[in-house]
Amino acid sequence: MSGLRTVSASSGNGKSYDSIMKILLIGDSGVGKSCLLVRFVEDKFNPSFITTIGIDFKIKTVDINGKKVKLQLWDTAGQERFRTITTAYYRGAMGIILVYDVTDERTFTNIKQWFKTVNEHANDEAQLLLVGNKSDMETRVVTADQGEALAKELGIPFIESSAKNDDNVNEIFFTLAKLIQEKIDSNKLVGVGNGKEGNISINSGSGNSSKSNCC
Ligand SMILES: Nc1nc2c(ncn2[C@@H]2O[C@H](COP(=O)(O)OP(=O)(O)OP(=O)(O)O)[C@@H](O)[C@H]2O)c(=O)[nH]1
Repeated sequence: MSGLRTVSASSGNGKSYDSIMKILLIGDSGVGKSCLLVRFVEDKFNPSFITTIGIDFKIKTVDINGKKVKLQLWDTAGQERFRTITTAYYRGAMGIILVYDVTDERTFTNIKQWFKTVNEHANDEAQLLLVGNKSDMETRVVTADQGEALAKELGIPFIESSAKNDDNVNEIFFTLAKLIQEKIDSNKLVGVGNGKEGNISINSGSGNSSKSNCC
């Protein structure tokens, strides 16, 4: 098992932080991964659907248990044709958010496949979190109980959210970051990025809001 490394450093722009966490969002196309990220980082919601091409990222620095933590948030394309590109990013992730759409049963049943891919490509110690998004929709077909049951079966925590109504969005990222921090504190997680020690391969700063950041 390759280790994940935390970095205590000063970023290039002079702002210091205690550690960096690389977090990945995965799940079928259209479940709302980009919207969750945009809601969390920019507090905005766009009702139109612009599918992600390849991979995109945003940065947000938060306070976790009194520590300044820089969250590197990677938004992967859900479309099958980008799967080879996106799975390449699993390895260095400290946290992975598996997202489904509560109004689309297929995205829910596909979570088991996403979970299998995570087990094949991600670090064993990566912290996972299951998210049922679009809880604002009356046309829901997947109940919260079904989400809970699946999360229990997979052995991971579960949150329902709405990027549209800003419901539980902060909870997703803070819950995950706190769980990652617990693993860091107990020395289970010792790494970051692409396996390169102390080396972050992206620009620090506000991140790119473009949806066409194909690598
Ligand atoms: N009602 C409602 N619609 C949402 C919510 N989140 C996202 N959407 C809509 O769902 C559609 C898809 O959202 P995206 O965030 O682009 O989906 P994605 O998972 O990033 O899709 P890919 O980039 O193709 O993987 C858009 O039309 C969003 O406006 C939500 O919480 N509630």
